Amino acid sequence: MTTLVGFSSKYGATEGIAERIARKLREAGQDAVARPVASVDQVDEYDAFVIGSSAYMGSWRKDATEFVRRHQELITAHPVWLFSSGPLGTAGKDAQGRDLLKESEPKQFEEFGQSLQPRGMRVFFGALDPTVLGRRDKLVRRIPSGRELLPEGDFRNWVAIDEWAAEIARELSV
Ligand SMILES: Cc1cc2nc3c(=O)[nH]c(=O)nc-3n(C[C@H](O)[C@H](O)[C@H](O)COP(=O)(O)O)c2cc1C
Repeated sequence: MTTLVGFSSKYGATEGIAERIARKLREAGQDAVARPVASVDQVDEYDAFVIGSSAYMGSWRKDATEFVRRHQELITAHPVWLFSSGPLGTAGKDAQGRDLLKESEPKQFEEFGQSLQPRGMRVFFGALDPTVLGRRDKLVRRIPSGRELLPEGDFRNWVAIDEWAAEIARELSV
């Protein structure tokens, strides 16, 4: 039984999360590989799916969304989990006092929550290195409050990620 941890990552933060989940699954005795969704063509080689993308402007990246839609029938025939990497900073709440992880759910969680009936959907804090951003992303950080909403740093919560991977490994082993 092989689990695909399929990801879409623009600057590497989500790739790091996907690699970590795959490693934790392997350490727990599962066969698991992390691959960019764009490079996966033999979807029927896998028996379980953990699919994740970073969020930009409230949305998953296009290749992750299209991958799930394209392979929906096959994916739903197997155990599936979804994750998103996004919110930056150390605050657990946004300016209005709302749970930041909940507020950062990409719009695809609503669609895929219905269509895939995943066993779990999680948002993890992400990472941002302003020196590697493309021109348009740099411009977004220049708009008023852009820098405040998108602070520089690596906020990935490895404890939360490891715990989630351990939960998935437990479910896969029963
Ligand atoms: C221009 C821009 C827009 C972003 N928009 C969002 C967003 O809407 N929601 C969110 O949670 N994170 C947002 N982020 C943060 C990224 O999702 C975060 O940095 C993520 O970890 C990047 O992962 P990647 O390197 O795998 O692409 C944004 C970042 C940038 C630079």
